[in-house]
Amino acid sequence: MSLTNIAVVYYSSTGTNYKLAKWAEEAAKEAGAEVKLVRVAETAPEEAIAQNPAWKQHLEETKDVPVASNDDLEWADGFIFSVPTRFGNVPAQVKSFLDATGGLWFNGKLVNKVVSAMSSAQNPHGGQEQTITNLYTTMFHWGAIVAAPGYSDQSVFAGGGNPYGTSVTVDQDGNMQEDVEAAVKHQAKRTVDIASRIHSK
Ligand SMILES: Cc1cc2nc3c(=O)[nH]c(=O)nc-3n(C[C@H](O)[C@H](O)[C@H](O)COP(=O)(O)O)c2cc1C
Repeated sequence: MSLTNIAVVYYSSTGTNYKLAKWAEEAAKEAGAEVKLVRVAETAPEEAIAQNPAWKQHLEETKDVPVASNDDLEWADGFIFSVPTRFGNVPAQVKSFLDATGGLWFNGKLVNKVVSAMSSAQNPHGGQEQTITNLYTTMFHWGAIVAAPGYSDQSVFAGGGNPYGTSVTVDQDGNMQEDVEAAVKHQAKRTVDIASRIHSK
């Protein structure tokens, strides 16, 4: 019997979603999955990145993380996405990545993939839920099966109670305002569990 394949796909300018993705990677491995952690390619102009030292530093620190590709999506039985809020929506970098999945979609390669998503924003009501549901809208079009956490574990309540997917508030210095580690790990394990039931090998 082969393992369930999970792609943890994240975009992060300043490290928050990288950290969420690393927790998800750890938990998915603990749950027995074969896990690939991949980052969505940075497409912002160098001048823009250079104006924000935290952004520049994070990009430099994570340059060795493999860049996400359609092959990763095809390989995976389930995906865990983690993306920051940009005005209540996914970052342009992530939208570009999603818009490049047309070929996979056309060939039915994303049907029945199990997916869940996480997010962050600077304000507690700054758009995290909207960002996650906007991401899910694309995944509904793929024919993916959204495995939102709901209130399936106490850690969801403790992490702020977002049933759509774990989300966190982060201040300007990059400090997370809620303790969401357990919620992230629960969400990742639940995604592995559901993916393994649907894609039993
Ligand atoms: C262009 C832009 C738009 C943003 N829009 C919002 C917003 O609408 N609400 C909010 O609370 N935070 C907003 N933020 C803050 C980001 O969500 C926050 O920096 C991000 O969650 C940090 O994640 P990261 O460290 O993984 O990059 C915005 C940031 C940028 C750069």
